[in-house]
Amino acid sequence: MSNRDSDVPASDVGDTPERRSYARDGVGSVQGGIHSASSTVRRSGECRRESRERNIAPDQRGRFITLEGGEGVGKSTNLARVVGWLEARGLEVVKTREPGGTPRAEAIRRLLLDPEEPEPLDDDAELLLVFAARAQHLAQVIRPALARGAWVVCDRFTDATFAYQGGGRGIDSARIAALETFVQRGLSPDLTLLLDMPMTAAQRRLDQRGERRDRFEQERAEFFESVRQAYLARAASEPQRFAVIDASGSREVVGEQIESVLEARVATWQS
Ligand SMILES: Nc1ncnc2c1ncn2[C@@H]1O[C@H](COP(=O)(O)OP(=O)(O)O)[C@@H](O)[C@H]1O
Ligand SMILES: Cc1cn([C@H]2C[C@H](O)[C@@H](COP(=O)(O)OP(=O)(O)O)O2)c(=O)[nH]c1=O
Repeated sequence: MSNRDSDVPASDVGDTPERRSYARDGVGSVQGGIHSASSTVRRSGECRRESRERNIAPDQRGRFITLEGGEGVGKSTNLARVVGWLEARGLEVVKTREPGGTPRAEAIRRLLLDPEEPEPLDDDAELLLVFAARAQHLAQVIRPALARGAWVVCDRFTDATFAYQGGGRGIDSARIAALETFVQRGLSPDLTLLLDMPMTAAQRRLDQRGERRDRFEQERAEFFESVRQAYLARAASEPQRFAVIDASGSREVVGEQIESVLEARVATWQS
């Protein structure tokens, strides 16, 4: 994702269609532009009702797919490909991102990414802000979408917290896991595509992208190496959920790898 939404209004963000759609709606947006912020962001009563309706038949429930990886590995690029692949199969898809995905969560995102604020951000405060944004996103966008049978495709989720706040900042993973349980109440992604490549090569892509770097993107090389290793360790510990994609190839080669994972996983879910 881009860094420049750290300090400008969400409505001014974005140079690619996928970036613009997060910014335009300020929420997870349904591809095709049918749902606006007003139709996607729910009142709390409505959310309560929908959460009661969550026990729908397994074959009717929406699936939750996340894309993960370090900076510049191609998450935004491939998110569009995943969404296109699902839509071509007639599925309703909600495309969204973290931190963010609703107007209030996007406001928290700006607090987290702002590279100009001179006051240091305490590591624990950073962790809590990430989960505050996630609680809002789950309540307003993710849970309602899954409940009505839509598929949710999200650019980063809690694995990013284990990688960045855990691996990068050094926060004990047990503390992160406690917040995960508190906020997610058992909900976790059905499939996580981890885009992996050496950080030096990903940094070159970011240099070519030529945007101002956000608070995380300004970190040192060791930070990104720790993030990468934490992601790989999580993938190794949950091989059923994760698919690790070699993200160093061309756009076409990476996209084809992702589509073959989708073919295999979606076939299992629908059988
Ligand atoms: N497979 C690839 N090969 C070369 N460049 C790529 C590839 N995938 C994405 N890019 C480019 O690299 C930059 C970072 O990609 P992006 O999708 O924004 O990554 P992320 O969302 O993970 O930060 C963009 O300029 C994008 O066009
Ligand atoms: C979701 C999440 C993101 N982050 C960080 C990672 C990213 O540097 C930043 C913004 O995410 P994003 O815009 O997706 O990054 P990218 O530059 O790779 O496209 O937020 C965390 O530290 N913890 C989290 O839980």
